[in-house]
Amino acid sequence: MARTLPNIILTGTPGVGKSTHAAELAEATGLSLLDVNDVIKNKECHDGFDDELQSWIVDEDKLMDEIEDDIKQGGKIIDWHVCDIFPERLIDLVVVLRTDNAVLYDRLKARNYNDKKIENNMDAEIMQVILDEARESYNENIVIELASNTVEDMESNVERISQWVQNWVKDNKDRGDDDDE
Ligand SMILES: Nc1ncnc2c1ncn2[C@@H]1O[C@H](COP(=O)(O)OP(=O)(O)O)[C@@H](O)[C@H]1O
Repeated sequence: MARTLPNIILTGTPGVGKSTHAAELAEATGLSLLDVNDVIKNKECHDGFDDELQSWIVDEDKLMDEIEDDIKQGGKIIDWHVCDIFPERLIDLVVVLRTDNAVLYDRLKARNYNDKKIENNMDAEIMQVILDEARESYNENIVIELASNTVEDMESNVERISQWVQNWVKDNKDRGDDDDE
């Protein structure tokens, strides 16, 4: 069944602003939030907690079993730092948020992450690991990179993505109408 609303992945290194953007975007567009971290915890899609890395050891198969039907319905904002496990056919836009080093460091420090976790995440951001994963996993036309350093960045990102959602809905409706003729 064709989706009438698009699915958007909001991804990027922890601390870049995914969940903040996701909440604002949900409010602006009416799309629903799919907070993958919540699903992992609440539905126990993990094999325990890695104390050293201070993160869940995710069971990706179980996670996909939990969320795939939801994503198939469309209209989801998927917030997670991993972007390459979702089937390409279900995803319409991949937004990779990026944050300058000094700003990201302060945000991670404010979260009381330990030094190792801060270092891992800073390295990942500097090496643009998630951007590369997104570009390898999806058609380059649907992957966009947006700066998330300031509140103004966030506001303009949310406005831009909301506009994209409106256009997507209109284009899909026009296509559906053409098919009906
Ligand atoms: N563009 C931004 N401008 C200012 N502060 C931001 C921005 N994006 C995120 N933040 C702040 O940084 C912290 C981490 O944001 P969060 O959305 O939780 O990141 P993520 O979901 O990517 O881990 C929060 O305190 C949030 O308010």
